[in-house]
Amino acid sequence: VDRLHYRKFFEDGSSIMRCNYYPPCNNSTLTLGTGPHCDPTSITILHQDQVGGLQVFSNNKWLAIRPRPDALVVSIGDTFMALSNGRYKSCLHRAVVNRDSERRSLVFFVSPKEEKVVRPPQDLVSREGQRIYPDFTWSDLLEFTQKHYRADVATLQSFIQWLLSSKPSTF
Ligand SMILES: O=C(O)CCC(=O)C(=O)O
Ligand SMILES: [Fe+2]
Repeated sequence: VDRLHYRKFFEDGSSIMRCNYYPPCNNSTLTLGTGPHCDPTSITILHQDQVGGLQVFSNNKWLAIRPRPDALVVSIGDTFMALSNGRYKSCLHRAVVNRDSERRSLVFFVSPKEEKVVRPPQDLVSREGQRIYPDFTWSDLLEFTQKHYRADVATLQSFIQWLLSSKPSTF
């Protein structure tokens, strides 16, 4: 794919910043700070404080991402999975709570401009021969996850079904 392709796609983007706050919780084995989900956005750049709690699902188990003050965690979200025709996989993750300490994380979600159509580059599709996801706009997916569906393991598949039932002409 042309080096400039994704840079151009995101250059007028409308990204989102979120600060998560997790109070200490003495039932930390019974509850989660953030349940398992893939971010619906494109690329996630996350910084967690020294308490730690971020986990990613890999090789069938949850792995703790050890906090490092000098490091950011970069992961792929659903929109980038669609933009790469499924080549880059959206990262399943969650955050556990801590019994004794409060915890904060600061997350920057790279996202395109709302009305941008999410579709993989033509040369990638020509090589692979087949599209995996229909066209959608980032604003449709954002609306879906803010008004109709709480992001989880299956957001993108559920969104596509919702999209095709509400706007059948897209595919
Ligand atoms: O707090 C964390 O480490 C994870 C937060 C998260 O997954 C999110 O805000 O989407
Ligand atoms: Fe997340």
